[in-house]
Amino acid sequence: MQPTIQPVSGRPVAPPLIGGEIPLIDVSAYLAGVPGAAEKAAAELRYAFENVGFYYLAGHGVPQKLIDDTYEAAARFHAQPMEAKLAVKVDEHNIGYMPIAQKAPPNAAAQGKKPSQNEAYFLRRERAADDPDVISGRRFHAPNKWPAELPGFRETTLEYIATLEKLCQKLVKLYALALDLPETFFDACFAKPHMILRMSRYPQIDGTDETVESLVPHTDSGFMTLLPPNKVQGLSILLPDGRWMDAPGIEDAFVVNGGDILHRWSNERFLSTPHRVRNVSGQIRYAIPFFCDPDHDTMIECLPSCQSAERPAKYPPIKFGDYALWFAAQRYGHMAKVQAPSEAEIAPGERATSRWQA
Ligand SMILES: O=C(O)CCC(=O)C(=O)O
Ligand SMILES: [Fe+2]
Repeated sequence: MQPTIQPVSGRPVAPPLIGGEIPLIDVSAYLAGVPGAAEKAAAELRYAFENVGFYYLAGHGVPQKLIDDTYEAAARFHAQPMEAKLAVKVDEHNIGYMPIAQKAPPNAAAQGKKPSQNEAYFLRRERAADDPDVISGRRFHAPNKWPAELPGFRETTLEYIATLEKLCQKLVKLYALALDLPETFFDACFAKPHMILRMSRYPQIDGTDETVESLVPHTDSGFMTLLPPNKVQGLSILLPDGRWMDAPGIEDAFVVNGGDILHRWSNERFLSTPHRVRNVSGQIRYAIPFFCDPDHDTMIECLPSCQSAERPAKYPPIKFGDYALWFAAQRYGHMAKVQAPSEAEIAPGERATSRWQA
């Protein structure tokens, strides 16, 4: 059944639903500047986030060759000897190589889950050694840790990051419209966004063992996650009615989801939906998710359009950088020892809906 969607302005619209559930939103007309296209895409986006928390993004303009090259770069990185990967081991800025975890995150462990079966390499915005933020040691503002022996790796990954950064800067205008805000509302805090490219390698897992996952059920922490089309399946999302749904690969369409910061900022109006990965495909699976977040100093304070007398703000304001540090410290073993904001500083107010994070 087609959903009824309230228009942002003009006529109601109804996006196609993949698998009967996940909206497919084509932004090509919006990116081409067609009048009315932003409002149409924003209405579809609003439907996606109020009902599912995930959508397929078509018409994004990212060249398939760049996506293919970046997948190949991920495979090349992980094909290196362990010694070369450990030479760029992940640091306290969450940059570098992270081996397969020894321990599951607390919430997943409490559900009897073993550690996620994936290794990952993280890149952030490229920064020079003389960048003032690098010199002052500002958290999450460190230089990337480049592999020594991979010609072309740096060029490809930086082009992928730059291309997705530009795309996200256009998409946030739709997010603003979808939240009944002026189109330019998020522009300043995404002028130089926090960005993470995660290059994950998932070995096969034993599909009969329910305690082992390639990536344990979790919500993403940030504002926006973009997953380019993946030839190897494995991602499932937890629908609001409690069913796990395999997210099919759609040619030319990114899978996009919101994270906990979007959920918090929107006073829980926009969903941050749990998802997981199980690689039972019979082959190694790679993923190259791109996480795009507001800049470090952005105050995440209930959006003006998401509160009312009936629906007061559920969360106290928090600076994005503090939130990101708290999250990393509780999620990642290598960050556990850094001084981070306490649970009490980040914790939602009493009105927040208790939700599950892994
Ligand atoms: O590998 C995938 O398809 C999803 C990865 C993911 O959810 C994540 O890295 O947060
Ligand atoms: Fe995720």
